[in-house]
Amino acid sequence: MTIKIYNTMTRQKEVFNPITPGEVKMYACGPTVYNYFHIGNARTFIVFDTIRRYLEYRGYKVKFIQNFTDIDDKLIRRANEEGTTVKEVAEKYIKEYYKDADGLKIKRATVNPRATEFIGEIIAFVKDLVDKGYAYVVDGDVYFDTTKFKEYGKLSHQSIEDLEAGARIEIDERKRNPMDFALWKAKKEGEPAWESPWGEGRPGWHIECSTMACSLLGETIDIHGGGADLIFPHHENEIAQSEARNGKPFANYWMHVAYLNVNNQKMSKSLNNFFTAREILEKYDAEVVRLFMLSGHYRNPINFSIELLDQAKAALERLYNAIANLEHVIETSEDRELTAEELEFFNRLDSFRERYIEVMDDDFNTADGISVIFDLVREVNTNIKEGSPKKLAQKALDLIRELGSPLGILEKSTKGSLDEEIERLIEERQKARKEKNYALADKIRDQLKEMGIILEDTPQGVRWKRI
Ligand SMILES: Nc1ncnc2c1ncn2[C@@H]1O[C@H](COP(=O)(O)OP(=O)(O)OP(=O)(O)O)[C@@H](O)[C@H]1O
Ligand SMILES: [Zn+2]
Repeated sequence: MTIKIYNTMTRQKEVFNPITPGEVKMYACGPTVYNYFHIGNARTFIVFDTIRRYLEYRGYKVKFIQNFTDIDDKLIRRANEEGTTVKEVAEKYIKEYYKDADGLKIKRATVNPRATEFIGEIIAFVKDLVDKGYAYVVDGDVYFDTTKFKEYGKLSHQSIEDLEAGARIEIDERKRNPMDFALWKAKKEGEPAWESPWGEGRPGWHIECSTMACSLLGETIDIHGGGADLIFPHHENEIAQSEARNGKPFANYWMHVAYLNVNNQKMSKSLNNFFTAREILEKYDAEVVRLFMLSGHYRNPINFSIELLDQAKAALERLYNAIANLEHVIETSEDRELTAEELEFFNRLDSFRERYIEVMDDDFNTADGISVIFDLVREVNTNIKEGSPKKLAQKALDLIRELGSPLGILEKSTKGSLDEEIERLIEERQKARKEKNYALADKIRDQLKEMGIILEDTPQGVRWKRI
């Protein structure tokens, strides 16, 4: 069985063959650190985290790089607005990035390089392009000449003529061709700048990623990705620069995550239609957010709504109830021989893993992977009860947790959060009773019952237990 990846470059699913057997070199474009990230950005980060986790689950050693863009126009504007430096803005939002990413259970990348740590390498890269005739210098700016790279447009499947025709006519006399882009920008008043052969200046955005990917992973990498908005021009430009300089393919598989939308529009800072990851994490557990994000295939857009998050919350609770029930069986049952029927289910459990791997191997279809987990849980609920043998319950429990882990879900102990939720509902019910709101009190009792919890009113107060 092999993993297949949809490659934006060829527009088809291809068998995944890493350059070095057993190892994956993967680069995803990270955040521009001038603000808290929103849950649109979070979708892309969570998807690449899941791909990385799944590749590890399938036995690969993954070197995963996600950069920080810590110098660009937005950071400069922000620093000016706040009366601080670009460096301070970047420091602050990198720290905040880690808080939120950790909060979303996004595993730390192997390296999170910052563009400003690679200025020397970037200058060398640009210099090579100038020396090879792919770039030209105009008054301290350096531009990439897109007409020199014959395959320009191959990722976004557009010819350079189409691109030029479609480009907004911004007359820029400094550029030889409309699609040319800046590799190095001459210093403007009040901007941070570094010494270079072309005078003081700073790097363009695209060259930063090419340089960091190439320096940390090599001239050809396995997987390069980001959100779908990066296909053009960012990744197209990264390819042009890297392949012009190195004369070999830059990345073998290009992966792009579809947008998280709000009312069918891309969630973005500029449209001001966003929720920060932080706001959402105040109300929802990381695993709820991940289950919501991964319930659709990463190449399909998803629409964000609070209702859908609530549905994900209820769905996750169902899974944790099954886990709690299994833990209860393990605690209370004896390790007896399995009946013929139990043995059949014990053996059949492995088929859920096989099915899960089959769907996840097919371009990381997390939507189907999650369905497999729900199918498994449904069968576990009917086949394993109080008194079922310990061995059977343990195998089912281990499997549920195992299949959750590449998705970054079902990793919590049931002792903590679920109990807290129950305690909270019980308190709410007590309050309702005190206020003689018996209808509400009964409703909460029923809700708890649905969660598999029954209440006993004792002289010492309310006690609860799992059914
Ligand atoms: N709505 C979205 N859905 C999915 N991915 C997104 C969305 N918006 C941005 N991304 C991705 O998030 C990652 C971080 O990008 P970056 O920090 O540059 O955000 P951005 O593009 O500036 O966001 P915005 O569009 O809100 O200004 C990129 O891979 C980008 O493609
Ligand atoms: Zn990038």
